[in-house]
Amino acid sequence: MNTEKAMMKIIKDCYPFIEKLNPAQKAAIKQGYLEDQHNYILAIPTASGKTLLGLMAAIKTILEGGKVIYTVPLISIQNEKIKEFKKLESHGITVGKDPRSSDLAIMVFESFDILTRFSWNTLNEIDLLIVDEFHMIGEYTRGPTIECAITRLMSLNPRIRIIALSATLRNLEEIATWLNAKVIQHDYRPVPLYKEILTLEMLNAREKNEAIVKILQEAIKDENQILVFVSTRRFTETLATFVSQKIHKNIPKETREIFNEVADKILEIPKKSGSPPTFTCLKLANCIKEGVAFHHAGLFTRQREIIEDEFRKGNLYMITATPSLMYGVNLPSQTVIIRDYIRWTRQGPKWIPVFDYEQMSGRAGRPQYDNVGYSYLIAKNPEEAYQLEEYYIHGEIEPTNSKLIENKDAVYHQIIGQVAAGLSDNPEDLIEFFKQTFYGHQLTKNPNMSIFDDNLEYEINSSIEFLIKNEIIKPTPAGLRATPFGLLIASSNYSVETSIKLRHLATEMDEIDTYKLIYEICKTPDMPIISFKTRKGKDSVREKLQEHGIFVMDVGNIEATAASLIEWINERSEYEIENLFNVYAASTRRAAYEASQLIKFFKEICEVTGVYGHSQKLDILMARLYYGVKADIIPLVVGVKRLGRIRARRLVKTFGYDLENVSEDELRRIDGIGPRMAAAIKEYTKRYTKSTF
Ligand SMILES: Nc1ncnc2c1ncn2[C@@H]1O[C@H](COP(=O)(O)OP(=O)(O)OP(=O)(O)O)[C@@H](O)[C@H]1O
Repeated sequence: MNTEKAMMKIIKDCYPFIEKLNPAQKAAIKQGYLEDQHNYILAIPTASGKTLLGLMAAIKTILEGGKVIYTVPLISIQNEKIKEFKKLESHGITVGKDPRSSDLAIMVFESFDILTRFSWNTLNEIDLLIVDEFHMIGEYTRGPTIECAITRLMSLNPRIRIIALSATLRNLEEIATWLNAKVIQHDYRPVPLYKEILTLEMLNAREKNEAIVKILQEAIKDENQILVFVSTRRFTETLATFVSQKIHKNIPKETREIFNEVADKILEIPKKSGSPPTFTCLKLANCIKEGVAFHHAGLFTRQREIIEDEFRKGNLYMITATPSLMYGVNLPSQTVIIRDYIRWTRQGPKWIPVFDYEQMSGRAGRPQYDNVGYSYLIAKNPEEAYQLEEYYIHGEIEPTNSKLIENKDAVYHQIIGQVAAGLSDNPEDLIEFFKQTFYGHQLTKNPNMSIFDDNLEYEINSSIEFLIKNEIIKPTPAGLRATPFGLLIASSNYSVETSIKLRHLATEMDEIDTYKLIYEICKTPDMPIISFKTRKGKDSVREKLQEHGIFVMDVGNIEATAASLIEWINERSEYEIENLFNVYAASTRRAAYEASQLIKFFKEICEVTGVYGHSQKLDILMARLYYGVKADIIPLVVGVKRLGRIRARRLVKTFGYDLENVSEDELRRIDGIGPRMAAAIKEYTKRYTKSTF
């Protein structure tokens, strides 16, 4: 059987619900993208089956003895694709994150970028690269990463075929020329989309939130759901609360039972981690009892998954979300409302790009359920309705431009990467590399941008100067080389600004002051913050910092994060932290984890900078942040997997530090310790004498 037939057989087996290919998929196959070895950009609307097209090419390549990398912008998409593609393993295709041990490796952009800099042997084994959400090449943070990784790939290994899966782009031909790719563009959507502008008058509403309630009441009658995009986390919560109060009365009994079950699942999460629910959890559960959920990055990951799964099952009426939901999470809804189309930028309030509007609207219409999808904007009056209609319905999406030169840190990282990898060792080589990027292509090929040509040289030369001045790269008789500090930065994803701040700290700090170091870490741009919910709580943050000799004038989210982490390593729960400082404490664990990784990076910087003597204190601080514990129970939480800080503290409070003579029966009397955990603790005590504490 030829590989195309064998591939189709595998697809049929893994996707039994797909009876026939849709028009976009047929057009792609008809154009021969499976046969020839050319690069391709497949530009098809959201949720219209691009993944399947990528997968078909991947399977065919693997059946022909090749290896494939499938690269995605976000870890959440990576996890989703690995879960979806795992079923291929029943056909002997290994799927995983590591290209060395997988026929089909799913990697995030950053990991793929590092692969192109340091792992050429692995790269040489690859035959096909699939770039999912390729339109993000125009995005400020991740765009330069994938743009430069592809540039390196095309120069290091032009044999590797590239298939880019993209939303529809305005300047597709320009990008295709850079990528040396053929274009398959199709406007097929599995569910036709009606994009409309409604006015408050039409809905007989005084303001937008009231209009949203009316649209929802209609949707409930038709057993449909609504997804509402707003611009901030707080707006998702205030809108969800407002709507849930308005529809409280007209929820049938059996529906309310379903909502209550979903609310219980949400409250189960903090319970499992042994801490009472945070205010945000309680607020979320109360909204869900009325069928309305809010969704934003400040929630626990597990909470977001529950909301997404239950919405897909039809067990929620409505989700209010920030645009982060737009990327990657496959969560369509029959109706999408984009309530906030104004974003606050440094230049003041601006209408969101048409491209973003298209991405959010594209979520309307569920392939398996709806025969039509609706996307609404709500205008205050007919004049605004006319403007919105002109701009969004009849307007064109913006061209996708490279953000490489705008993102200074990306330029630094790429220069360091090129020099560290030995790919460029002089300014001319580096300028040539940047000319090969999409930015360079736009500069040279676009007549009205050629005036910026010397701008590129200026940018690269000034960046090289900056990196030499900061001893990240250095000139040698053999050309530019990365210093040990530069090599450290090149293999990390941390920004150059963070690296320089931490090196300055390493050389300035005589003694390690745990709390001051936490505050310094929180001030670095790579540290995710724990944000205030409202302006309240500032005094308690200021007092907490003062307790540890940190005196600040302005108290912002950075200070709130430092105070929260100080509480965290003193074994406070997210609930206590949230109430003490009035912050979104659900992100405490993630912030604590990232802080522990930054301390690890700081320790490495100390070593390459020749600052010794802090290792043990830094190891202790890393563990305290990672586990959320005081120093005395670090050996216990590290030594007994999954014991956790709550149960470890209970053990020590009950039996003291010496557990050697405590029997398994006595251990099992501790709340939360069953036979397996008791055995694991005994196993651990055999390995450790009491002197460890
Ligand atoms: N021919 C088809 N018939 C029915 N369902 C399909 C078909 N092709 C793909 N699907 C399903 O439609 C859903 C959306 O497909 P897919 O995720 O590939 O779209 P996409 O264009 O990659 O979306 P996104 O832009 O969000 O990445 C998936 O559940 C997929 O399995």
